[in-house]
Amino acid sequence: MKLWLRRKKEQTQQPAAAESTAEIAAGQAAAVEAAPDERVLLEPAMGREIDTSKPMLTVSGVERSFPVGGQQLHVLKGINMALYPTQLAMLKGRSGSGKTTLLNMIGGLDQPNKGEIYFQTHAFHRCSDDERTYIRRKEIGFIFQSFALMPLLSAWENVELSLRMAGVPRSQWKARVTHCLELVGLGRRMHHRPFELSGGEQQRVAIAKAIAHRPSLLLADEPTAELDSQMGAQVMAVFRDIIRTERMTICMTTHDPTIMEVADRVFEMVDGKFINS
Ligand SMILES: Nc1ncnc2c1ncn2[C@@H]1O[C@H](COP(=O)(O)OP(=O)(O)OP(=O)(O)O)[C@@H](O)[C@H]1O
Repeated sequence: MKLWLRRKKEQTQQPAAAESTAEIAAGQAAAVEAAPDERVLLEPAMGREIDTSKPMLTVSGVERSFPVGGQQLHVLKGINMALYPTQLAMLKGRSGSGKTTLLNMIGGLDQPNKGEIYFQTHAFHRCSDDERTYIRRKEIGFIFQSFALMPLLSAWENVELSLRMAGVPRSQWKARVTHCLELVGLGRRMHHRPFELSGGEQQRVAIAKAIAHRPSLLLADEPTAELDSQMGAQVMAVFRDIIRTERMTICMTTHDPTIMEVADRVFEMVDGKFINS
C-alpha cells in the first residue's frame, strides 16, 4: 500500500488505530527505555514450545467498512482465515481488494466492524487500543514496502532501537542485534547508514529490526515491491531462515507470482473476500 494512501486511511479510520502505521514506521525516534517492570527477557527461539497443529491467529466473519462521501464503503465482506505457527502465508489480490486493510486488523492496528480476531489468546476485536498496542509491541513485527528506517541511524542503531522500544534489557542488545543482522546477511554492513546500503540491504535491515524483539508473528506489506527479482528472492530466503531458526509465523501481501511459489499458503482476495478458502 502506498504511503499516501496509508496517511489518508489514518485520517479517516473509525475504530482508532492504537498506534499509527506511520509511528511504527518511523521507529519512534523519541522512544525511551521501557520502565523496569515492563522489561522482558528474550527467551531462546529454539526453546519455544510451539504446537504447529493449532492456529496462532483466527479471523472469523470479519467485515470492515469506511465512511466515504456520506456512504459506507464495504472493504472486507466476511473474511475467515487461520494462521498456523511457523507458516509462511501470503495474501494476494488486485490493488484495492482489501489486503492491507486485513493486514492492519491482523496486526491489531485497526478493528473490524463485525466478526472476531483471536491472536493467540487475545480477542483483538474486543481489546482496547492500549491493550492492542501492548500486545503488538511484544508479539508482532511489521515490515513495510518502503523500509521505514531511521535515516541518520546505522543498521546497528536501527535494530537496537526496536529492542529499546520493546523493553528488552540493555544487557541483551549487543548479542541480539549482532544475531539479527547476521541472520539477514548483513554481518559486514552493521555500521552503514541506510543511504550507504542497497535497496535489498535496507529491506534486510528493516527485517532485522522487525524481528529483533522476537515477535511470534511477522507481518509484511509488499516487502519485495520495490526490489528487483534477485533482491526479492534474497528477502524470501531470509524469511525462510527466520521461520526455521526463530520459529516465527509470517504473513505478507504480494502481487508477484514468483514470490508466491515459496508460500505455504496463499489466500486470494477478490473484492473483500477470499475465493480459495
Ligand atoms: N481508512 C479508509 N477510508 C476510506 N477508504 C479506505 C480506507 N482504508 C482503505 N480504504 C479503501 O479500501 C480499499 C482497499 O484498500 P487496501 O489498501 O486494503 O487495498 P490493497 O488490496 O492493500 O491494495 P494495494 O495492493 O494497492 O495496496 C481501497 O478502495 C481503499 O481506498
